[in-house]
Amino acid sequence: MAQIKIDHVTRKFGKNEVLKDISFELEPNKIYGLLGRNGAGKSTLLNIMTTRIFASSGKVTMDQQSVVENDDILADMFLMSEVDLYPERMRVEKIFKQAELCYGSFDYKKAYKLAEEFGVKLTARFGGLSTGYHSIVKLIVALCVPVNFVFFDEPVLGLDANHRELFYQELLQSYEERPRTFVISTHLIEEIAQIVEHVFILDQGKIVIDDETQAIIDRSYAITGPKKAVSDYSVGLNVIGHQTLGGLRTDYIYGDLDDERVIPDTIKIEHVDLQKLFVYLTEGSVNYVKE
Ligand SMILES: Nc1ncnc2c1ncn2[C@@H]1O[C@H](COP(=O)(O)OP(=O)(O)OP(=O)(O)O)[C@@H](O)[C@H]1O
Repeated sequence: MAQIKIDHVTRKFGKNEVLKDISFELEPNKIYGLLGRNGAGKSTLLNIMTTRIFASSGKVTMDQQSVVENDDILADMFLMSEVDLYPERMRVEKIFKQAELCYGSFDYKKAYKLAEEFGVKLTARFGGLSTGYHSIVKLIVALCVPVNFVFFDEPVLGLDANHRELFYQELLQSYEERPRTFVISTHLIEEIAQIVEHVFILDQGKIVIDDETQAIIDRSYAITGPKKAVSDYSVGLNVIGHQTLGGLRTDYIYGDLDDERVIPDTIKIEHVDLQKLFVYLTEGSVNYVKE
């Protein structure tokens, strides 16, 4: 089973070093979440993995072979991105046909079923569809091409809540029917938290988290109680943020607690959800667009 390796990838745009020596691996048949604030470099990373652009240094390989100029490998990957690559006048059914020509086969049965469920007319011209429907057509193609690695860059852009829900259901069903690797880059963390098995958090050009979703939640804590008691308890722990409300304080911790430490009765310890952890971990790291 194929595995993708991102090996010390750096990417600069002029003097702006967007990705800084990034390394991680994608295993077969797993659903990944790729999270990061605006401008963190998620699209850049996905574009490098699928050779739409190239790394300044480092490499991406599939089973030890570089992805660059390797048609066999590229035929096994699909990137659904915000960019609309289809001509305005192209009809939806022609888009499906084109995907079949590019990838050698296409799951028409599933595509027609999805088109019906989402309410897409096969004869509609791409340019005549709304923003949400542009995303839907691209999602249908992504789920119906015969590849083992599907990358979604902001897959639910413009989709209403019902259509987002339907997409998540269909993604999981498609995964059950034919397990493969999905990487979902999104800002809607709460919505994908239940779907992704493994999470990468990209911050300031580095991967700051690369772990199984459950393991991340297991290591994320909110310690709440009277200010002094909380501050005393948290000394030496990895506090990634805090909140105060009147005399109460909450410290957010990412990492192991000290089992030896006595927990005062006045303190409550709970796990934190992925979104909250993300907010605190990446707080203050806005990536300004460089002139
Ligand atoms: N072609 C380019 N030329 C110059 N700078 C670029 C180019 N593409 C991306 N960048 C810069 O690289 C940084 C990362 O952009 P990227 O689109 O990868 O971020 P992102 O995490 O996908 O952001 P968002 O969540 O806002 O879509 C930004 O500072 C952006 O301005």
